[in-house]
Amino acid sequence: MPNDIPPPPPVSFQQSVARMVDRALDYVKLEPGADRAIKTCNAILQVTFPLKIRGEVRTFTGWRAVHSTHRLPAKGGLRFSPSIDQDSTEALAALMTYKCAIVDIPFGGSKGGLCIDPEQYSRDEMELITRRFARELARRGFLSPATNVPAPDVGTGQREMAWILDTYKNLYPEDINYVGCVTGKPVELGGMPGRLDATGRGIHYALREFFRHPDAVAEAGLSGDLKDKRIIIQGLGNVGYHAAKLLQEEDGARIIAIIERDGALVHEAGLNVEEVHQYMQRTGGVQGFPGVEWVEPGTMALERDCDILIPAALEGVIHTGNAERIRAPLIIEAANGPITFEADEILRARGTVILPDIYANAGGVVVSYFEWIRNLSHMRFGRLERRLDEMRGQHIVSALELMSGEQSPDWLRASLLRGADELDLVRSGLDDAMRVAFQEIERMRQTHDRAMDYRTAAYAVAISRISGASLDLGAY
Ligand SMILES: NC(=O)C1=CN([C@@H]2O[C@H](COP(=O)(O)OP(=O)(O)OC[C@H]3O[C@@H](n4cnc5c(N)ncnc54)[C@H](OP(=O)(O)O)[C@@H]3O)[C@@H](O)[C@H]2O)C=CC1
Ligand SMILES: O=C(O)CCC(=O)C(=O)O
Repeated sequence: MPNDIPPPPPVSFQQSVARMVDRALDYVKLEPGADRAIKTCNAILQVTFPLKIRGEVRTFTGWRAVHSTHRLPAKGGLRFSPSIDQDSTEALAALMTYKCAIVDIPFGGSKGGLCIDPEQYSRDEMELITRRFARELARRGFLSPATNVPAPDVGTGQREMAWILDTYKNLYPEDINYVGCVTGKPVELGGMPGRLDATGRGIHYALREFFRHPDAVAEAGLSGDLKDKRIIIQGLGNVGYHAAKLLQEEDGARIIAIIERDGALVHEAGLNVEEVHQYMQRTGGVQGFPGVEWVEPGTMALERDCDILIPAALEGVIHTGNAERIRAPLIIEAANGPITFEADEILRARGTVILPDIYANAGGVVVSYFEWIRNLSHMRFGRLERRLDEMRGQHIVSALELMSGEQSPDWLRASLLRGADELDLVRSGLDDAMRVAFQEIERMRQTHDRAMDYRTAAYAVAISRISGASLDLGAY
């Protein structure tokens, strides 16, 4: 079988997630039947609506799945893609439930999808379609700051979130919190500085935390830190681009291959992520990027030798057809569901260390949480205390200089005199969420003599929290 064609999945995406949860259920004590309550999707809305486009009536189908409501609002992205269907929407909603629990943010899990290829439509047509989809969701209670809050995912971004926000505002102008009906919107419309790169940055912070644990690093057969680690990344979109750029520019990692839809660029000395990204913006793909090796089909590059593999595009890219040939000792799942359940079993048996999606790509929803809180409080973070902090810093500098009789070094003075701005606070909160979550997953592994893989441990942490919250609520 050629490398680029995955075999038909023996289990669906949703079943794949459910089986991963089942593995963790062996380690968590629940009352009878609670496992089914946790795993089952609470509600799924399907809408089909007609629109006249270029003189022709076209119908569009979309879904919004609410996997859990033990916390509200239910939270999760909105995907515009020709390959989205009900099964994958439900699977992605389930991942959101576990993800929010792992990073300890008070949301249920949801996800939405519209079956459409955005490339086939003009900007104005996309606006018409997005606004209509938003109306369908809002009218049925699947869009509101209190109950269900979408965010960007594949095929959507700040632009779509702005249209959805405006549609909701026009429908419900009396809702004083209308700005919080979506996250990931433009900063000028109440979005959060730092949300755009949050998921990629979260991947970066997760890897940094992993490399602070020498036992974990040794388990993967690696040593040292991120400097000069050889990384292969698939998908240079919102998540992949920021993750790769930060790893390269801030930690000196070497991005030795970038896999995109049209093929892969390979360069052992390291690709310049920013140059490749700019080339993609100009040409729509990576083919023809000068001075490096070209591999087609690109998926073959997933199997090359490297230290860290980062699938950051789509689900199911590592499957039974290629899992045996994956050579990376460490995989961090930036995409949702990039490894099927069967492939995960194969990789686990071979000792590959996998940092799972439900932990690794949680940075996006963490910063979405900050954005939602900011919207409900109607005030930017740090607005009240920033100048006070600066004044305190000035007093500390003056006191130090008075006591020592010397002038403080410029770097110390600059750092003490600068009150944290909103971006500093967001990054600090994101870093903390990724560090604490990793430590809790590690703790769960420790309690089982580290015999548990990271995915199972992450699910075990999540399930314990969800069942605890449901019991406290008297939900069953
Ligand atoms: N955005 C977010 O905040 C979050 C996203 N995620 C997950 O991360 C993943 C990526 O999302 P995001 O970055 O937002 O999406 P984008 O659409 O911005 O990026 C996806 C990238 O992958 C490329 N791609 C698509 N198909 C393939 C393929 N078959 N082979 C190689 N590359 C491919 C796309 O190319 P092209 O443009 O040509 O289609 C694009 O460059 C998804 O699984 C998403 O659910 C998870 C958490 C949060
Ligand atoms: O930011 C959010 O609310 C959701 C992000 C998302 O869709 C995801 O983590 O998969």
